[in-house]
Amino acid sequence: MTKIAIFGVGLIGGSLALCYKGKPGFTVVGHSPNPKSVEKLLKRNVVDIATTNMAEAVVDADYIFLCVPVGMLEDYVRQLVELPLKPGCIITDVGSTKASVTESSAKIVKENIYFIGGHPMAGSERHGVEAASSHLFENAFYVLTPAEGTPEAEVDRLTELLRITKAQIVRVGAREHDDIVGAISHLPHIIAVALVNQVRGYNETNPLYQNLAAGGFRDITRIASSEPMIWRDILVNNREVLLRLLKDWHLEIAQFVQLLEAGDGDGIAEHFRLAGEFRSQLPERRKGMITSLFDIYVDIPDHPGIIGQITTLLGNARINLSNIQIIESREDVPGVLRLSFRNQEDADRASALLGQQYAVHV
Ligand SMILES: NC(=O)c1ccc[n+]([C@@H]2O[C@H](COP(=O)([O-])OP(=O)(O)OC[C@H]3O[C@@H](n4cnc5c(N)ncnc54)[C@H](O)[C@@H]3O)[C@@H](O)[C@H]2O)c1
Ligand SMILES: O=C(O)C(=O)C[C@]1(C(=O)O)C=C[C@@H](O)C=C1
Repeated sequence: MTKIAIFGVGLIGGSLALCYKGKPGFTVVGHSPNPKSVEKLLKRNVVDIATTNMAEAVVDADYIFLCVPVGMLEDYVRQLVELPLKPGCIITDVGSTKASVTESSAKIVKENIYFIGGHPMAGSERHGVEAASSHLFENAFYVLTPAEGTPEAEVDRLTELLRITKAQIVRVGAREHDDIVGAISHLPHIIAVALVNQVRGYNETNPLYQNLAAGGFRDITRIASSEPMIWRDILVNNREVLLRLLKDWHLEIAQFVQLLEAGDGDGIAEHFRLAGEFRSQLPERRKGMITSLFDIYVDIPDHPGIIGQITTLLGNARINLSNIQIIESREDVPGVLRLSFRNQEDADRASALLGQQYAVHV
């Protein structure tokens, strides 16, 4: 039996738990310091065992996943290595920054215990176990940042385990990770929040701002609704990289100021052209980039016309579908359809409607 202990069973920890829970040969233990959360985990059937006791959670664990806010990771590693861990146990994390935890843990871990940093490039602005899904990591990149000297065999062992998430595992240096993810994830979160707060200020004097905010504003600001405590820790932890990136951001904005002052329409069009060209070359949409995350999954038999039937059912009930994707469809197995909606209410209504005829998972 492979035992997986998860500390912090929220969006990411809960999604990992759901990937392994119920799979033959796996036992999943969830830890929370809060007895109410432990009760909730058991009630929602996300883990096999749940406990508030750290030592109990890690007894005989082969893998420990730390899925708590970034600011707590080092402290957790310090506490864990003082406990009687199973020899060969791999401790990994899912934090959105990698340099500090990878470097500090390399110094903390004891003989025959390994730390390998990890970061699934998938998530959403939602948080908590209620938002968890066993499909979250499908097709997403999952970055591993092993410190120098980590035995290859242990990295391979963790990579094998993570294959069950259906993510694509990649190895990146921890500092390189923080530079890149700073630019493509952390900086965009700052920009989204700053933009929303700018408009929030205008809206105080004229509520039409809020009322007229349409697709463009929504598209660029979805991530401004992310969990404040999670993002406080990420931004503070990666502050050196972010301060450098924000200087570059000022330069980008300054170019627009100049173009506007000069009334340089051609220059502005050229900025849009260059950006559009680069954006169109982004790899095929992966989970972490999908903008609408109110997803449901429907098991579908492989026969012609089935997708038409489902979209007709939704259309007749006036439920707006924002994206549809066939995840798997082979002759010998039923396919899975991912349906994405712009809000939770639509996803819930679709779930109830389609659940009358098909197996629906959320
Ligand atoms: N949200 C994303 O899109 C995303 C994506 C990839 C990685 N991450 C990383 O995953 C980790 C978890 O984020 P999440 O989005 O799942 O957040 P979440 O809020 O859904 O889950 C956080 C978990 O940590 C627990 N926790 C919070 N404070 C705690 C405390 N003081 N003591 C003990 N437990 C505490 C919460 O109870 C919860 O179970 C973070 O390190 C984050 O950087 C997030
Ligand atoms: O899609 C989102 O809502 C996310 O914020 C996911 C996202 C990202 O910025 O891409 C956020 C944080 C993670 O560490 C990884 C992925």
